[in-house]
Order: sequence, then structure tokens, then C-alpha cells
Amino acid sequence: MIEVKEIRKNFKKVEAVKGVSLTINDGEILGLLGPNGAGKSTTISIISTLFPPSSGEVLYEGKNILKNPRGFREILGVVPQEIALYPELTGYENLRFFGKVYGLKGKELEERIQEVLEIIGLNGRVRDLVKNYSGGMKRRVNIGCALLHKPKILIMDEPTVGIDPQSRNHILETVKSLREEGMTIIYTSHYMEEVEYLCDRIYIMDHGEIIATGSKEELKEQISNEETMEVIFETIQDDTIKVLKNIIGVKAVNINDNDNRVTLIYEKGINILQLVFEKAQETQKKIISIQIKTPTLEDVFLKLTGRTIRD
Ligand SMILES: Nc1ncnc2c1ncn2[C@@H]1O[C@H](COP(=O)(O)OP(=O)(O)OP(=O)(O)O)[C@@H](O)[C@H]1O
Repeated sequence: MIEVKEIRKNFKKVEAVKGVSLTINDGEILGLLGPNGAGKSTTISIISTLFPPSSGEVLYEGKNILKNPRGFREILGVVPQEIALYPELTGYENLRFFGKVYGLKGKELEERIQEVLEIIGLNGRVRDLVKNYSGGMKRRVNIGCALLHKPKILIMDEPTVGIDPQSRNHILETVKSLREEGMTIIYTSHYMEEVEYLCDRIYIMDHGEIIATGSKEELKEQISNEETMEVIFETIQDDTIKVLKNIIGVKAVNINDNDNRVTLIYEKGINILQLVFEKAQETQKKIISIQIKTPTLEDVFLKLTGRTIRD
């Protein structure tokens, strides 16, 4: 078990992490969900022993990881947000290079590269130069590099940003099967669908703090007394939002300017349809469509912060 206790990290005047505590149980996929700048990367960099916290500590099996960072790093695989590969080498050569960095050699290294290739599925492109790979393929090799030394714990920082849907699905399935083999995984993302799909437990972060935690069911339970509705207007102005916010029983209103879509979270039982139609008429706004939605983690975040994760 990893225990993160009250860690803080200041970068000069920026308080990136403000007293975060987490537990990560053996064999689970732990999700860290939050918008850009929430402090996810800083938190996992501290867990990865990349830099120490300004205060607080991280314990692995009861011992402070900074007392023996090398020992801890041996059981840790880290997939950084930025691709860290040599573009002028092939996928195979990159794996070989990083395997050697981990101290693997000879037959053991060859066998492990083959096993890792099996896991990441490069489909015959392993002898091509990495600079000619798609974003998704680079990402898969990056993950492969972190798996070479058979880590017990894998930390993945937004591993699906900017890649094609096929690679994304492959990565999600890989993460699931690694967990089934007993690996502990810390997975950060600002894609709530991924976190919902993969993670056994989730910590939601915002502005350097944990604002909610639990399984996806437990988190959604927090909004079990509410429902979510999406309304698309022909046009919207500030007054539209103001009148919607003022409806008694409405808990949060978020607006997406791109398509004039408004998300409302409201108490179950209020006559929301009639109220929204009345307000639309009052402000002379035409409604294009209305949809009642099943609650998602995005709605939990919206209720807690008044913003969407991708604002
Ligand atoms: N080395 C640094 N120097 C100064 N400020 C930093 C540094 N690293 C992070 N920050 C700031 O700390 C805050 C948290 O950043 P962090 O990268 O941990 O967030 P995040 O949730 O991982 O978001 P992202 O997905 O954008 O990386 C941000 O305001 C960021 O600008």
C-alpha cells in the first residue's frame, strides 16, 4: 500500500499541491481526475520520487520512500505525459535501450522485449523509426519502456492525450489486463469517461486539493438527489444563464459557448421542463433540444465546483 500524507508542493509563489492525502491499495487502478493545472502531475511526480514535496510524506509499506528512493524506483514504472523516446531509433531499439538502463541484458532482455511487444501490440512496425510513428504508436512504446523491468506499480500520466481512438482503446484494455495480472496502477486523466471505465477508486482534484473521493458509484451517490439536463438554445446570453441559475432547485449551471449547450443540475422532483420553457420565453430564447442525462463523474465535478472538467 502507498500512503500519501498531507503533501504540499510550492513552486515559488504557485501552490501546486495543497495538503493532498491518498491511499493506493495493492492491485487496484486508482484514478486521479481533474482539469489541467489541478496538481495531478505534481502529485504523481512526488510519488515517483522525481522531486520531494515541500512538506508531507509518502509511505510505501509503511516506510518513507525518500529514505530509500532507489529501492522504490525499482518496483515503479512511470509513463510520463511527454513522450520520452529516441526518434532516430526504431521502436525495438528504444525498448532495448531502456531495458539496458533497467539493467536487463542478453536473453532475458530479448525475452522481455518480446513479452512487452505482445502487450503493447505494435503490429509489425517495431523495426520502423519512431519518428515515423503515429502519436498512438509512440505512446504504446512509451508504455512498453515503463513495463520492461516488470514493475509492481505503474504510474501513468494522461496516457491517452492526443492519440487515435484505436490506440486509446488498446491502451485502456492494456491497463485493465495489467491490473488483472496484479499490477497496481495510478492513472491520471482529465477524461472522466476513461476514469469511470477503468478505475476502482477515484480521487477528484481541483486547484491542488482533493475535493472528492470514492468509487464511481459512491461519487455519483453524491448527486443521487439530483438530475442532469442538457438544453441547446439557438443563442445564449448572460441573462439566460442568470435566470436559469435563479430557478429554485437548480444547483449548478454550466454553459458551453461553442454549441450554445447548457448543462443544468437540479433537485429531483421539480418541474424542470416547465420552468426552463418559461425562462426561455421570458428571455426570448429559442430551445433547439432538451435531454435528461444519466449522471456522470463530470456532473459530480460540476456540482462540486460549478465548472466542467474541460472548462
Ligand atoms: N515546475 C513548475 N514550476 C512552476 N509551476 C509549476 C511547475 N509545475 C507545475 N506548476 C504549476 O502547478 C499547478 C499544477 O500543475 P500540474 O502539472 O501538477 O497539474 P495537472 O493537474 O497535472 O495538469 P496538466 O494536465 O495540465 O499537467 C499549475 O498551476 C502549474 O502551472
